Amino acid sequence: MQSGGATIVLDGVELGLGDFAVSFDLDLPAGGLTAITGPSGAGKSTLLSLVAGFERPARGRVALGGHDVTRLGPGERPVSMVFQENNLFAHLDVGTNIALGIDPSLKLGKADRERIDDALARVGLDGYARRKPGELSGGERQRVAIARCLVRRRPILLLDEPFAALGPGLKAEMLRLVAALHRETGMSVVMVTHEPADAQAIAQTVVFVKDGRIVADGNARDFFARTDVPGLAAYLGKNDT
Ligand SMILES: Nc1ncnc2c1ncn2[C@@H]1O[C@H](COP(=O)(O)OP(=O)(O)OP(=O)(O)O)[C@@H](O)[C@H]1O
Repeated sequence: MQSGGATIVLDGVELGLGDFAVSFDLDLPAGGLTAITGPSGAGKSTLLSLVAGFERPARGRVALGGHDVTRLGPGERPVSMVFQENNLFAHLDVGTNIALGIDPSLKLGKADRERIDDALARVGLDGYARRKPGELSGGERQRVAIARCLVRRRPILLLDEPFAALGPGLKAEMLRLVAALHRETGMSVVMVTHEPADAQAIAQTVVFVKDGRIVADGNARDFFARTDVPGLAAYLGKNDT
């Protein structure tokens, strides 16, 4: 599998969305595993969209792997992304859904087909290529979405609450898969999650977003015990701010 990630920099990035405005400065190293967390409506998904290119900043600069990508669309950025759901085309089988990650016109050679089979095997879905998404469980569909990211071989993997709809046991298994793929590929992984336990389970770094800003970041191991992060205690349901 590919090795190596890419740095992720948001430099004075600002964007207004109706009544809501975000203002982000972020500098993540290549090959890190970062959890983005914070209250509902804080701007976590917007942050990922700015990295992925689904949103463009009104001001500031987005740089990935040292290249300014501020004006580039999602397909031109070194990024692939998994959403909470609806990652797959329902009328296409699993193999075709993954193949779209390699070539949208589906002109595939033998090596491409091997890549698809390898990716399916790696996410534990050997032999599922002919199934339709409707014939899979929620967890299996997310595995397919991850397999599609693997065949794209982009250095940055963004995950927007990808396992929120899964039960606890399955979610833990999927988190382990993400951690293993991160180790194997060296990709930069950024995952939005509401769950402190998920962040602690696999992330190296936690970034805490509140009211459209990054109010703190730090080591995942002790992040949720910190008392110096504005809004963290309230977010965790503890008594004080
Ligand atoms: N296209 C848009 N137009 C107007 N407002 C928007 C748009 N997209 C997002 N917002 C608003 O921006 C704010 C931040 O949204 P965002 O989805 O980034 O938050 P979030 O932290 O990911 O929330 P959640 O945890 O609930 O998913 C919200 O108040 C949302 O309603």
